[in-house]
Amino acid sequence: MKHYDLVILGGGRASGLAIAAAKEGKSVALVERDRLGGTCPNTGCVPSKLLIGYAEAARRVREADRHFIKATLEEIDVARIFQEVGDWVQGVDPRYESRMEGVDLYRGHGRFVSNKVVEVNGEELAGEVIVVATGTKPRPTPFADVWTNENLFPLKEKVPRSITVVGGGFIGCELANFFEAVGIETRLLVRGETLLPIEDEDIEAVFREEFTKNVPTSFGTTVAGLEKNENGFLLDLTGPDGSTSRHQSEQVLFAIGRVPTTDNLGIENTDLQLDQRGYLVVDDSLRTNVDGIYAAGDIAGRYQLQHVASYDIHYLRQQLLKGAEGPIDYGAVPHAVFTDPEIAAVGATEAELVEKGTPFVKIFQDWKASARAMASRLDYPRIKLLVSPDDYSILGCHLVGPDASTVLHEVLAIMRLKNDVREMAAMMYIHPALPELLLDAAVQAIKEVKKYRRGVD
Ligand SMILES: Cc1cc2nc3c(=O)[nH]c(=O)nc-3n(C[C@H](O)[C@H](O)[C@H](O)COP(=O)(O)OP(=O)(O)OC[C@H]3O[C@@H](n4cnc5c(N)ncnc54)[C@H](O)[C@@H]3O)c2cc1C
Ligand SMILES: NC(=O)c1ccc[n+]([C@@H]2O[C@H](COP(=O)([O-])OP(=O)(O)OC[C@H]3O[C@@H](n4cnc5c(N)ncnc54)[C@H](O)[C@@H]3O)[C@@H](O)[C@H]2O)c1
Repeated sequence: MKHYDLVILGGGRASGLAIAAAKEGKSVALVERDRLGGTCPNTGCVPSKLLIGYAEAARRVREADRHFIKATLEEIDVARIFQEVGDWVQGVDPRYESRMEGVDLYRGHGRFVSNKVVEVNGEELAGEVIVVATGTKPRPTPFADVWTNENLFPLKEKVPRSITVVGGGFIGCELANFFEAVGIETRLLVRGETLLPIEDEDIEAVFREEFTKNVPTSFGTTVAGLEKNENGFLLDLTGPDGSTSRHQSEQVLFAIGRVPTTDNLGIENTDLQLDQRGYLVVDDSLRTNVDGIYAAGDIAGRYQLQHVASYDIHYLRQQLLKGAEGPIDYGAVPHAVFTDPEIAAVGATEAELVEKGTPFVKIFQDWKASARAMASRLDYPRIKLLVSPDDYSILGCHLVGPDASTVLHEVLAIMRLKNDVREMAAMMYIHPALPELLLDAAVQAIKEVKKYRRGVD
């Protein structure tokens, strides 16, 4: 048996911890059964965002008439797009491996054989500290041979003429948006009546109206059956009123959520505790219930976001390598959906505040305080700002419109440094840059707080 200071299961975000620990002189084993880098650069964030660039370019041409420009889109070389993005993905694993100096890399499936020992390819590795970072994987699909993000990327298969995307969450919306934009006949199937279940209701309503102008979407629809034929797939669909229909499509992509990768991890050989959904239970220092075993990233069951997984790993670097102490402080965790339109959000939704009985004032308005926003000639962009009338702190900020994820960063900085909407109103803005939309919303929110307080007094 080999003994290590640190054994890491899963070479996604946690590969950074392995490299850092080796640089600090620790003996480190990293166990990865698939591609180093994990979901984000191989089958997740990065390839799906590289695709968005092509979608945006295609839409700019198609929508040029909004600015009184006559433009014709002649051809999109989607095969070239697939190849470029696919080639980038193929390079991920070697790039990560080249950084593994001083790390013992084990390529294979890792399993606990006890609280302190992991087995890989028949070899046993004992770890003083063990970090589990095995991530999530697509929820198993009810049908064989369909795409999920895992077999879609690295985009090696031929470009389909048509595609059906199942699931109206992050992945379904982002990928359906790309396929439609580059001219693949696309249909999105959603079993509920809304898209993006975690978004604020008002923002989702704006999003749904705009998104479905481009992407044909069937709500209240489920796939009752699926048959493979010479033209791809024949789907039996059940509609909202129980009606049935058939739909032919060359490819089908399922994006119906993700499940924890704790199966076949040998959990039964340990005292590790899983929650009801199968995620590892951790405390506010990412410690599991077993001394010396930590969990980080998706597998810790709190968020499924790259920036949270990276934050976890940074935290563990400080704790395990630099002797830092204290709980992890996520502060306000933001997210964005890279679609057309784009959404970015941080903090609570209005419905969450109502449910908790938290007092708030709200601003829900367009972006026209910014001349740069007006220049886009789009009417739909909106901001919802939710502010505490007690201390002017920002409770939530939700944006739908171009570059929403970039604009939101000012709000993130304010919330992190001194969470007070008056700071957002007091700072100087470049005129007439897009973030000026935040200045106007902040000024309006301060007025609402004053009104609220007069009402209470
Ligand atoms: C299509 C898609 C798009 C996304 N886009 C975004 C985005 O735009 N922004 C964002 O913030 N997040 C996005 N995410 C989420 C993001 O990818 C994840 O939150 C992040 O990758 C989690 O990192 P992780 O290290 O916890 O897990 P992972 O990156 O999944 O890494 C886990 C690793 O563990 C390995 N592994 C699992 N079990 C074992 C085992 N038993 N033995 C050995 N190795 C094992 C796996 O092979 C994998 O390499 C997206 C996800 C998907 C699927
Ligand atoms: N931009 C980003 O940050 C980004 C992008 C992609 C993914 N992600 C992360 O990855 C996670 C997974 O993405 P996702 O889109 O797979 O999950 P999701 O949870 O966002 O959405 C899944 C959708 O599928 C539906 N669904 C579930 N089971 C179904 C079934 N049997 N039939 C039809 N519909 C069904 C759900 O109602 C939901 O609308 C996200 O929650 C997110 O955290 C983030």
